[in-house]
Amino acid sequence: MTAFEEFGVLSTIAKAIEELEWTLPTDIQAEGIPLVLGGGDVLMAAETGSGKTAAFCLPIIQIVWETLNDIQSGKASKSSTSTSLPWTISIDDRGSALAVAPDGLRVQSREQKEWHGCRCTRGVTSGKWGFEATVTDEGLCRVGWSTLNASLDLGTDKFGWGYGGTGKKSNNRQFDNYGEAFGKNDVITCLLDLEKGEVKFLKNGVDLGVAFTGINKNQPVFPAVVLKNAEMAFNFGDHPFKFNLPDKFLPLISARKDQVAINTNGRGNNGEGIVKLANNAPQAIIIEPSRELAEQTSNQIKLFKKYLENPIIKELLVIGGVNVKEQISQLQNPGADIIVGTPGRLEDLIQGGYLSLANCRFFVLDEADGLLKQGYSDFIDRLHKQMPKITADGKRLQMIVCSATLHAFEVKKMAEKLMHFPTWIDLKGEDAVPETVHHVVVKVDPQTDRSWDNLRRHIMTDGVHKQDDVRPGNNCPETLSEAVKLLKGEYTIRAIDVHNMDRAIIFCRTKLDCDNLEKYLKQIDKNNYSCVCLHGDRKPNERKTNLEMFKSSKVKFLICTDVAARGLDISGLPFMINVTLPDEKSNYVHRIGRVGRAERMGLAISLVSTVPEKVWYHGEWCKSRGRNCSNTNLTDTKGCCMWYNELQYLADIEEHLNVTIQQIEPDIKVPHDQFDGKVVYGQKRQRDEGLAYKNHTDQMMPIVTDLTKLESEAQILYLKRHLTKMARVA
Ligand SMILES: Nc1ncnc2c1ncn2[C@@H]1O[C@H](COP(=O)(O)OP(=O)(O)OP(=O)(O)O)[C@@H](O)[C@H]1O
Repeated sequence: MTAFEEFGVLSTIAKAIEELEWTLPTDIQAEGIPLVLGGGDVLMAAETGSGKTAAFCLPIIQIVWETLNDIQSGKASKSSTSTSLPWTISIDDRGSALAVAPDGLRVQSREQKEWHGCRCTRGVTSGKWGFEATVTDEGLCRVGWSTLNASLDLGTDKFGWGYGGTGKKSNNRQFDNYGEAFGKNDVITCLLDLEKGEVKFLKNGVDLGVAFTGINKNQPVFPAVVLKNAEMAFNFGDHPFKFNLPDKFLPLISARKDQVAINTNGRGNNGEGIVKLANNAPQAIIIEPSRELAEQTSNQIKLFKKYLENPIIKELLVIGGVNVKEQISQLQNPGADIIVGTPGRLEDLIQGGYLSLANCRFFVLDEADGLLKQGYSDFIDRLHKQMPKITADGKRLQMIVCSATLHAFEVKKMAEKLMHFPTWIDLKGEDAVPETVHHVVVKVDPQTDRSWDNLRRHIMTDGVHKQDDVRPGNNCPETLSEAVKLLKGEYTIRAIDVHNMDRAIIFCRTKLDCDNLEKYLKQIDKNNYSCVCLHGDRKPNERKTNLEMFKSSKVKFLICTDVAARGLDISGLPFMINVTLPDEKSNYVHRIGRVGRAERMGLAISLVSTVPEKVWYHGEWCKSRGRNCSNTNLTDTKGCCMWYNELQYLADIEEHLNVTIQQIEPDIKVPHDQFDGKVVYGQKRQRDEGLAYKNHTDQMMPIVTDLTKLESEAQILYLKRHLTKMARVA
């Protein structure tokens, strides 16, 4: 048995994991996998590169496969416990989009266009009976009684008698005013008098009068309900009623055997015997903040499901920049069980009616804080609303949320609103940087380092100072700001040279900065500094090719904006450079987390200007959104520039992480810390075991001596007391 199997993972999935040479689950996987398999909502907070993707993908793949397997083998229709309960909603006699809770006493339909109904497992043949139905969510519902040959759309034929939330009663398609409207939290008591052949209703205990007469006494009558995007809970008498039944009426649960009829309808819809899932209604939706990350997660799923056959799991990548028609046709045929996507394209497909959330039982927000900060909160709410909280086979919707920087107010607020008794797996209790990431800062001070005065060749800058009088000798803030830009170009080259970097990811603040750095590196030496760019202005195909070129070491450097800050997993990447610190502190954690993954060591160097730097900031007022913009006024006068105070951002990051980041000199040499042992960036840490052991024994020696002394004192004390006692007894 592999270590993963011990955590409940199927052997067929474990086999695929073994091929990846993962011998043990990481901490987050060891805690997360059993929780998701157990049906819980989970918030996973763990460092970058700690294996969160597998922590949610593995259990989801497993449950999705098991569900498909149950459906294929016909178990899905038999498995619910509800048939064994005497008075519950029947899982066999219901519409395809109608979900029944495992206790059989709550139903839900998230279908917005059609009505979906159901009936109780039992009915009555004589007597005066009542049950209560409570509206537990917004939406449309009609509740009442029907015989077994009535349509599940209650009240649309002569065999069903319903009372609807709009204040109408209906039978045989005739909708007449009755009582008053009802909605969320209202309790409707449904009464059937088979002696008089009458049906009537109470709303919150108030008698609304007889609704129907002439009920045929020759056929058993069953509690029934029909819903449109709504939810109702039932009490057939298992619990005390909220409102007393009128005189002589009894709870259904107390009906004698000879008064009860069994609901024989069903074995599913359309006589199929099982609830078959629609092609375009996946069981899992995984949302990622970028196309690259969505593709990466989708590829991981492909690897993990490799040996799962009969039935096979169909996963689909839904991202922008790819032909939408292809995605629509895939959704129609062969369909998708797990969808990994980015918000924009997911929304398009859902709104267009191509993608249905009616069977979704896993809702995953990877990099959740990033999604929320990007403004997708309403989108997440909308999707959550459309997902059934209980699926057609009676399973509860599970929500999984993860990030290396989950300690954000927005996340807590969302969890409170959408998640059900969520479990936090919080390995550090705060946002943290993995021990494998050696992160340092280099101050870029144009006042002490005057090398920018007379650079023979230099990086093209972003043009914010085009209108300013910037020149050596004029030490105004604008000149120093321009000097910082020039120096950062030089320091980047120096960092590469000093550390012989042949693979690094380089983060710039803007797309323009990325383009300028790419040109500069190529201009110096396009072989030694071979590089590509990844940012929002590059075409989807180019982004994809560039990332692949970098991953496969065809180029040495990937220059990117924060679009690549989160989640990208480039195996054994040894170095990263922050040309400018991000203003969003969580992005610092994500950016530097591109190195030091999966226990390999990584070096992250951040260049930090000691003086304010004027930079572009194109707000919503900028018509061109930055393209060829030349408005170098400051934002407070509706301009597109601002002063960037990196020292302040550095202080914010340090405060957030509760650390002081090591500072190195402008020569960018990184001193070796004797306790680090031998570090080769990009490789697993090789500790100098001999030295580490000697240090450890030296440290422990005085403590061990003290403990030995204390123990012998305690023993002497005990013996003295014991002997004194013995002497007294003698
Ligand atoms: N159990 C394991 N054993 C060995 N390697 C693993 C294991 N789990 C994951 N990995 C590897 O660790 C790397 C990081 O995993 P993953 O991308 O899931 O990290 P993450 O926690 O999602 O990071 P981030 O917060 O940056 O998104 C990947 O290369 C993955 O293949």
